[in-house]
Amino acid sequence: MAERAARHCCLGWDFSTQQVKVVAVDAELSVFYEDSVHFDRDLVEFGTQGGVHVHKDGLTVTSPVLMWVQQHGSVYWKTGASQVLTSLSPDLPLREQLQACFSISNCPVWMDSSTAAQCRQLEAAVGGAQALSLLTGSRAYERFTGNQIAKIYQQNPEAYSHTERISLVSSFAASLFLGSYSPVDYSDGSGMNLLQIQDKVWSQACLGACAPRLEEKLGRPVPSCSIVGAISSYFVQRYGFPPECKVVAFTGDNPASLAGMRLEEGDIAVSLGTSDTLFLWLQEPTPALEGHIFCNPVDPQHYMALLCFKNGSLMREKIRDESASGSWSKFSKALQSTGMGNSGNLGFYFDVMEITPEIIGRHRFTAENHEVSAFPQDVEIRALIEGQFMAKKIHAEALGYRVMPKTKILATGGASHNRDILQVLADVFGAPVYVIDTANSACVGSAYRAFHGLAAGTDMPFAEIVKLAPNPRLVATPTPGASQVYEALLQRYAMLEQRVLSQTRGPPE
Ligand SMILES: Nc1ncnc2c1ncn2[C@@H]1O[C@H](COP(=O)(O)OP(=O)(O)O)[C@@H](O)[C@H]1O
Ligand SMILES: O=C(CO)[C@@H](O)[C@H](O)COP(=O)(O)O
Repeated sequence: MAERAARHCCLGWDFSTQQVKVVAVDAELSVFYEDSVHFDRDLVEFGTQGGVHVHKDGLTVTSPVLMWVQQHGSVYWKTGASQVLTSLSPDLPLREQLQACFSISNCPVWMDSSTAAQCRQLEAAVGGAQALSLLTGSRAYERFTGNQIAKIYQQNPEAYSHTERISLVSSFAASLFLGSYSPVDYSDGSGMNLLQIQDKVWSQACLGACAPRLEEKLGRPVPSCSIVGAISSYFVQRYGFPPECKVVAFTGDNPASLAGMRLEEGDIAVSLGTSDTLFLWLQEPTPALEGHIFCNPVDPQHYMALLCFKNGSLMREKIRDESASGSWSKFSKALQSTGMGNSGNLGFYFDVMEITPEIIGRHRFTAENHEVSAFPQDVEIRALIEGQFMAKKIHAEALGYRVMPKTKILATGGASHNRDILQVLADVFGAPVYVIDTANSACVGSAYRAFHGLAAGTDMPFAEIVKLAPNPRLVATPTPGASQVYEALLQRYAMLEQRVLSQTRGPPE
């Protein structure tokens, strides 16, 4: 116990959709402790499913602020909350003391798609979608915080006017550890449609289009490796944190995963968590109408590209329950018993409105491109997984990404435990798939970033900080013949995606 107490370490936290996770990493970069609190299972009193509440309109998705949630969520601190935060009593739990501190108790999270009107208003205010993308790295996205704030301001102006501070989930969590408001970091701040990603300042045009007096409620953004302060006396007295412990700015889960996986140029990271996300390291920003460009969390001169797919693990779980009696091992057997290319059968599975592309519903096609309403169970499972990965390859290529001979795919997130799923990933992309020792790359990356933040004054590059970290492990290589099978199938998938998209949107006006 005494030895554990003396161990110099950094904690990495991941406030994700379904749970809060933590890892402790020592000075040799070994992970020596992991834990989590699962919202549905461990905090049943909040009544969440998959960590969230989906409202009747099917578009609004929130989480109780007192439980807590996920990045691109936003927290609305009520006037006077700062006072409470700085004078917390170590004898009482946070939940009890903070319950009156929020002007909004059910906060929009990243799955929310209810702000289409605010998105159109923001794009119009800055000269269109492309102009907004050039400025902030993304066209207007429903889940991004600027649009969420605009909706709160329009629908609940009283709550907005009683808000003294708006945090992202990342800066909110850091604020709890600090005992005062933490600034937003550049990288998570890039997911708001409010930050000018090249100049790293709030865009006055975007702030003005979303809500009045917003700049003062957001505070100034800071570099991701900034030390934002010392741990609050609440955590020292109640939980025994050493008083000299520092808090490094918190960031989003994907920027943190980029750090955790030590991504190199040319590699692609695939996170298979609640959401499926792809991300790449970029030297130069190349904003487009699809996907996002974020400030890089470990190198202030560089950027990262990100694509987010909403129908990830929860969709896989549904098909597992319907077609594999709720068992991942039966799900895997179905992948093993069906061949690459699924005899030409191909499917789209979007039970909730997808982000990339904006499609909802299930659509299944035979080898002759006839739409059918069902597939046999094994075919259904392969169609889901092949479809999910084909979509990722097609949309990554639309962002300019190309698989090269030295490309590594780095997989993380809950579904990266499943080798059969990763085999399909290797086959569809035609590249080897690697994993790091823990699927919790966002947590590990947060701890690595903390070491980087502590050394930041020394100008030490991130790569130098993490050079002792274990190398990723090879788990799947492409099956011979895979590229021939998927070359043709990818073209059909792209063509059918366009067909489904035009059916969903209706004919052009
Ligand atoms: N063996 C498995 N095969 C496929 N998916 C899995 C497996 N084990 C866990 N998962 C998926 O991992 C998901 C959780 O991933 P995780 O990265 O922990 O999510 P988050 O960080 O968003 O809370 C679960 O919803 C589950 O569907
Ligand atoms: O919205 C995004 C990325 O833009 C998602 O990546 C969310 O951040 C969800 O993360 P997980 O809970 O799936 O880790």
